Amino acid sequence: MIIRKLFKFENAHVVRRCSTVKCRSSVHGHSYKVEILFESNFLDNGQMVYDFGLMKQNMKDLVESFDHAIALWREDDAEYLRDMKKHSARWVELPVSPSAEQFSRVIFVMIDKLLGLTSKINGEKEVKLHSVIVHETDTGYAQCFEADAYSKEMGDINLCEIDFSPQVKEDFKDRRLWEKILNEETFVNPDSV
Ligand SMILES: Nc1nc2c(c(=O)[nH]1)N=C([C@H](O)[C@H](O)COP(=O)(O)OP(=O)(O)OP(=O)(O)O)CN2
Repeated sequence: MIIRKLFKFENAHVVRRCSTVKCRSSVHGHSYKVEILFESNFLDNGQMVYDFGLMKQNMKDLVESFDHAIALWREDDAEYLRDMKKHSARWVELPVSPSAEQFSRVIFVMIDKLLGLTSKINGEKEVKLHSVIVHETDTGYAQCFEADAYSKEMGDINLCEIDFSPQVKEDFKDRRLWEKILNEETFVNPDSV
């Protein structure tokens, strides 16, 4: 069975080297919709694959790290990177360019890591991240599956190369969230949310 939770965020970016002139040459924003799909052949004690409420804790914070922020590609022009960081408290620097495709891969790798580090305490079994869909506009989306997320051809996504601004990290409910993920610390799901 597959279940799906929808998240939303507002983000600004520029996608260098793409064919669409407006997209590659001007900073612009999108109201992103992100669908996270999970699968399992089992149900937990509440007869659910994975309680939607559990997804609104650290998982939601990770996706919303991009909210009201600018997404930067670390290989962009150094002066642009410096200026954007100077004038925006919330930014996220990525090892890949912030196209819908790469956003879906980045979010897949982040959520997959968090899910793997999380002890599930309500009988959840073999819950697997199925895919991540990133809607950049009403008419265009990218869907990332496991093979895409870890594809060498599409560029490695190494979590330690994702840099969140101090403000983004301060806005996490758990200010050490990203540090804990990078250190591979264990998260235990709350028994009630
Ligand atoms: N495969 C992709 N193509 C494009 C991406 C992308 O991430 N992946 N991104 C863009 C731009 O960010 C652009 O702002 C969105 O382009 P587009 O879908 O053309 O947006 P419109 O709102 O103009 O779409 P309409 O369907 O015409 O309303 C470009 N391409």
